[in-house]
Amino acid sequence: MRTAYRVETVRAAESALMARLPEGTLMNRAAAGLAAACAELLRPGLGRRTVARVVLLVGGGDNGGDALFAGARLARRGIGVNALLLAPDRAHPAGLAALRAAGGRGLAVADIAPGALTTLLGRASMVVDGITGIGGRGGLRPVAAELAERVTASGAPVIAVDLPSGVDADTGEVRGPVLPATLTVTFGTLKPGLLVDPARQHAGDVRLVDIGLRPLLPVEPDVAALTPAEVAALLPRPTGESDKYRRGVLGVAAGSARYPGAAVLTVGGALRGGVGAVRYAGPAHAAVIARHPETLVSPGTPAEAGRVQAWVAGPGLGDHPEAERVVNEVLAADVPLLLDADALRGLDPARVRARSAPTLLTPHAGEAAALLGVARERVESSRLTSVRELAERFGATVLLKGSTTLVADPAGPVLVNETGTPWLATAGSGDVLSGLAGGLLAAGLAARDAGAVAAHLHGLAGHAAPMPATASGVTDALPTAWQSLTG
Ligand SMILES: NC(=O)C1=CN([C@@H]2O[C@H](COP(=O)(O)OP(=O)(O)OC[C@H]3O[C@@H](n4cnc5c(N)ncnc54)[C@H](O)[C@@H]3O)[C@@H](O)[C@H]2O)[C@@H](O)CC1
Ligand SMILES: Nc1ncnc2c1ncn2[C@@H]1O[C@H](COP(=O)(O)OP(=O)(O)O)[C@@H](O)[C@H]1O
Ligand SMILES: [K+]
Repeated sequence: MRTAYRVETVRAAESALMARLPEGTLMNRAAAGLAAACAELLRPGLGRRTVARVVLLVGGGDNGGDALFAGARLARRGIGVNALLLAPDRAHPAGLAALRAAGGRGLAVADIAPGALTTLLGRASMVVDGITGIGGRGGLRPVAAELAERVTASGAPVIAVDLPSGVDADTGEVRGPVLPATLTVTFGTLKPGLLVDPARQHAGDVRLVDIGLRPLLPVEPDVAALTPAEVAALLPRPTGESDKYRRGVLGVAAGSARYPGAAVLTVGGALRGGVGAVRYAGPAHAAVIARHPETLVSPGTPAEAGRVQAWVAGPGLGDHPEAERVVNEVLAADVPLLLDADALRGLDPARVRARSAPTLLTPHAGEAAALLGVARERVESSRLTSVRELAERFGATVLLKGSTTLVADPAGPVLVNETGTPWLATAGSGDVLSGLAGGLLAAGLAARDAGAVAAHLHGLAGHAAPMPATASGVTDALPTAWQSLTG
């Protein structure tokens, strides 16, 4: 797992580690990793014999200290380093002394004429952003924000120290101006904001520098991403003793006369989720059987459909004459249940909490907003907080779709999917995801694993599908995605 820890936990681990080591060791390790990453990026420029010039943006905390010590290392290699000090009286004294001793310059931003600043930034091979790290609160303050804007306008590549300045490390929220980076060099552990949008979008590539923190961090992270190997290990595989019933049967209650396609797409995803069989119950049975002849179809409601190991309900229920009954029946079923789309409308938390079997809800931001009674923008700007709130409120596993797909249980780490692509934002692709996750539930995966594995495969299929991707194209690419994991 790629793991991320919140600031409070990082600080506690750092204090414990610092107590065992000579003063300055951690910052020295951080600066060494940062300088190495910068030098690597500068190398192609040096090869063309252009003069490498680095500008450091230095805030009043230890994030600025990291930048100054890294700058000193670069200056010792003959690189021209200018540090722009946002708070000269609070700039890390030892860091500034080291930079100056190595031949670099420290300049108070307030003392630089606008024209000189433009020249400095215009000539920079790269800008190192040490304004704020885990100590940053809210969006950048005015002076820092103005500087950040000028840096962005200069077009110089920005290397963020620990985090892009202005993002919230714990939640991935961005509440004001921020300085977007080409590369973020982070120390000791990832922070949630480096994995979750909108902050993640500002981080560029992320490189983790080991400063010896890992053994001091708790076993359970706050946010984590499954690795491809972990996803592969969770994929259901038939054995010699398997038959279609033992592999799991998924029931699908989706689609309507108005939206038969949703049924076809949900079943399509389900058939690629490693189940033995899919039972479809509903008015779109003719469309389903025409497209997926391997499906066991019936025109009635879930209670009339026969035994299954899990249900998926909701996509395209639309004008289904018995939509309410369908949702009531699957809620009452004593098997794992995935609710999506129309089944989420007006869903009563108490009814979900009362279920004895696991429930997986898969809202997009709009559906999540309706369930929480907030604006859609609030969900999109605070995805991590929103998904945790929903999981808590419903006592269920929640997969929040969108630019970063998150899977949360009422307690424990939130899983982030890293394979997504905006090409998945196409009509019906969520139906495919529901079917796929439902198939994995029926095959016996826990709700959290089913959600995370489905999102991972769905993202890979989104990349593998012919461009521009369609929901059917994503469905057809799922076996390729599956095989890319299993070899
Ligand atoms: N504690 C440790 O052991 C280590 C810390 N390290 C570095 O130290 C950083 C944390 O240092 P600090 O706790 O000093 O905090 P930061 O340096 O991240 O931020 C605090 C500074 O930023 C200013 N600031 C806060 N919010 C701002 C905003 N919205 N706009 C403009 N300025 C703002 C504050 O006034 C203060 O000067 C880490 O992110 C990492 O870069 C590393 O050296 C590794 C070791
Ligand atoms: N910007 C984005 N980046 C990555 N994935 C996205 C983005 N926007 C949407 N998606 C994904 O596309 C799918 C769309 O699902 P959904 O909103 O339910 O659409 P539909 O109801 O048409 O099927 C989800 O898997 C979601 O995570
Ligand atoms: K920073």
